[in-house]
Amino acid sequence: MTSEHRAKGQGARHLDSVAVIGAGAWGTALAITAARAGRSVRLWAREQEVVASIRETRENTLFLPGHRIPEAVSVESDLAAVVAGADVVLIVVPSQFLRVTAVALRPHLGPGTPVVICAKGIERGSGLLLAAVIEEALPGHALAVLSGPTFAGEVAAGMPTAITVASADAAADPQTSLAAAVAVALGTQTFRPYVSDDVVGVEVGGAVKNVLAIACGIATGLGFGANTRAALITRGLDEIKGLAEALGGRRDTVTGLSGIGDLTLTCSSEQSRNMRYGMGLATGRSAAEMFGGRPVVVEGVENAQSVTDLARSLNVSMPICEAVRAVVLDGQPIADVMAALLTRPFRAEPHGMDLRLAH
Ligand SMILES: NC(=O)C1=CN([C@@H]2O[C@H](COP(=O)(O)OP(=O)(O)OC[C@H]3O[C@@H](n4cnc5c(N)ncnc54)[C@H](O)[C@@H]3O)[C@@H](O)[C@H]2O)C=CC1
Ligand SMILES: O=C(CO)COP(=O)(O)O
Repeated sequence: MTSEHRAKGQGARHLDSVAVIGAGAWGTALAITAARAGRSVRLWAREQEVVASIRETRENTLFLPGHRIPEAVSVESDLAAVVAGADVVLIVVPSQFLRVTAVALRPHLGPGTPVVICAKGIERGSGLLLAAVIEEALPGHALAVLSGPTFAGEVAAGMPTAITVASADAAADPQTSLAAAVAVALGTQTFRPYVSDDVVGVEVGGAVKNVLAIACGIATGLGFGANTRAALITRGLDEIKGLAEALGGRRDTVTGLSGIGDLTLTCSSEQSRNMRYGMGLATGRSAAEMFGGRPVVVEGVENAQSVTDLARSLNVSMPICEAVRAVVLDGQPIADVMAALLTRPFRAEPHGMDLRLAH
C-alpha cells in the first residue's frame, strides 16, 4: 500500500487480499484494477478455458481480449481456494446467477468477510435488489455495492474512470465505512471510487440503465438522432428516480455516477452490449451477429422483466422500460410499441401529473 493510499484511507480497515468471483469482462478488469492498486488478487473463473488462457497468455481471450493481466492476479476455478484468507470478496457474475454463486460461496467464506456486489440488476422472480439477495444468501456478511459508468475495456486500459461505492454504514461515518475501505483497496489515479451510503439508490440506477440502453439502441438502430436519445435518457432518468424513491433510495443519488453517469455512458456508446443488442433488434440482427458469437451477458434483457415486475408491484410508472419489455420479452412489433409510447397523454415535467390532454 502506498503512503497516498494510507492517508486517504485513514480510519478505514485495510483490505489487502482481494478475491474476485467471476472472470467475465468486468471481473477481469476489476482484478487488473485491484492489482494496480497494490492488492494481491485471486480471480475465480467458471470456464476452464479462461483459467488456461490467463495462465498461459496473461490475457482473458474469451471475455476481455487485448488487456494484459498482471502477475499479481492468480486465477483458479476452485471457489474455496479463491476466497480462502481473502479480506474482501468482489462478486462479479451476472445478476441472475448472483444467488446461486453466493450460496456456493457460503461454506467457504471467512466469518464476516465483506462482500462487494459488482453486478447490476434485480433478481427475477423475487424482485429483490442484489444487496437483498446477498443478505439472504450470505447472512452476517457486511456488504457494499460498486456501480457506475465503467466500460471494462477502458478500465483495463487505465483510462481515467470514476465509480460509486456504497455501503449503509457510510451514513454513520463515511471515513470508517466499508465503502471507504473498498475505495482505498481499489482506488488509483485512474480509478476513483466515490463513497455513498445510499445502497438502494446506487443499485436501482445500475439495474434500470441497462433496460434504458436497449431502448436507446433500438432508437439508434431505427436511425433516430440526438433528440430522441436525449429524450430517452432524460425521461429514463425520471423512471430511475421514481423506482429508487419508491424503494427508499434518494433522488439525488440518481444524479450521481451510478445514475445519470452510467445511463449517459451506456446510452451513448456502441461499446455498450445493451445498446448494441437494441440496435440489433431494430435492424433485424441477432445477438449472435451483434457480438460475433461471443458469450456476453446483456443484463437489460432479464432486467426488462424484473424491473417492470417490481415497478408494477409498487405502482411506479416506467413507460420506457415497459416498452422495452414489450419488444424484448413479449415479442411485440417495435413500430406498435413505439406508437403506443409516443401517443401517451402529455405530462408535466419532471415527474408530474398526467395532464390527460388529447393529441
Ligand atoms: N462489462 C462491463 O463493462 C461491465 C459489466 N458490469 C456488470 O458486471 C456483471 C458481469 O458482467 P461481465 O463481466 O461484463 O460479463 P461478460 O459478458 O463479460 O461474461 C459473462 C459472465 O457470465 C458468467 N456466467 C455465465 N454463466 C454463468 C453461471 N451459470 N453462473 C455464474 N456465472 C456465469 C461467465 O463466467 C462470465 O463471467 C454484469 O452484471 C454487468 O452488468 C458492470 C460494469 C461494467
Ligand atoms: O455497465 C456497463 C458500463 O457501466 C456496461 O454496459 P453494457 O453491459 O451495456 O456493456
